Amino acid sequence: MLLAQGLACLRGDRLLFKNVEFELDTGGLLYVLGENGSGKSSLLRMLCGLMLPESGTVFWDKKTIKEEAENYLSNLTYIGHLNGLKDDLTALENLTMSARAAGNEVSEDKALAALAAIGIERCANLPARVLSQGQKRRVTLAKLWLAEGKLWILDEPFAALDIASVTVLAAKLGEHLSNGGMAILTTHQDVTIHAQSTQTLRLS
Ligand SMILES: Nc1ncnc2c1ncn2[C@@H]1O[C@H](COP(=O)(O)OP(=O)(O)OP(=O)(O)O)[C@@H](O)[C@H]1O
Repeated sequence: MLLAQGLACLRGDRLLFKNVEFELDTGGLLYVLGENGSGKSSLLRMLCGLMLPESGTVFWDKKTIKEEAENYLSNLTYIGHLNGLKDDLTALENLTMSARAAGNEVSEDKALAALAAIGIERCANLPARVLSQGQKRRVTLAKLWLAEGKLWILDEPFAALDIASVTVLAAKLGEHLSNGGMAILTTHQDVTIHAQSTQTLRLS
């Protein structure tokens, strides 16, 4: 279970948000919404332990994410709003490398199957630099098909995707949640994802 208590975020001299609280359990989906610059990405980075809150605490299974770092990180898949692909590596190499960096040694066949799941297998051997924005996003998102942990934190996962890919990703999220996973995501799009429980947190 993920619990956020009293989170506040200061960027420069601007207090972006304060008193942010929520609890997310098995099968739960949390949408973080708000206008550009309201602090959605900052909150997601905070939940991943990549940024310290001005005040407040994030708990995983009743311990702080600092105390539980190893267990927490093994359960966490974070996809930021930037794709973070290496331009000179192929789509397949990028995917296998990022899985390896997350401690998940995947075979080439498994990585190819993940690329196929999001319809990008024909780009597997192309360098990332020649891919379109939507193709790059799909290569990055393919890591969800290899992820083993419970919690997915996704910053604008649907951005740049075509309609078919939005449908595939929404279905994958629904499957993850029905298998006992949890997800937190930001989006500016209206996408239906099936979840046992859905919450919305609006930053203003
Ligand atoms: N390192 C930084 N130093 C100072 N201000 C920053 C820093 N990083 C982000 N900000 C500011 O914090 C605010 C919130 O940024 P953030 O990326 O969290 O917003 P967001 O809600 O995700 O926006 P968007 O919908 O445009 O992606 C913005 O005004 C941004 O300029």
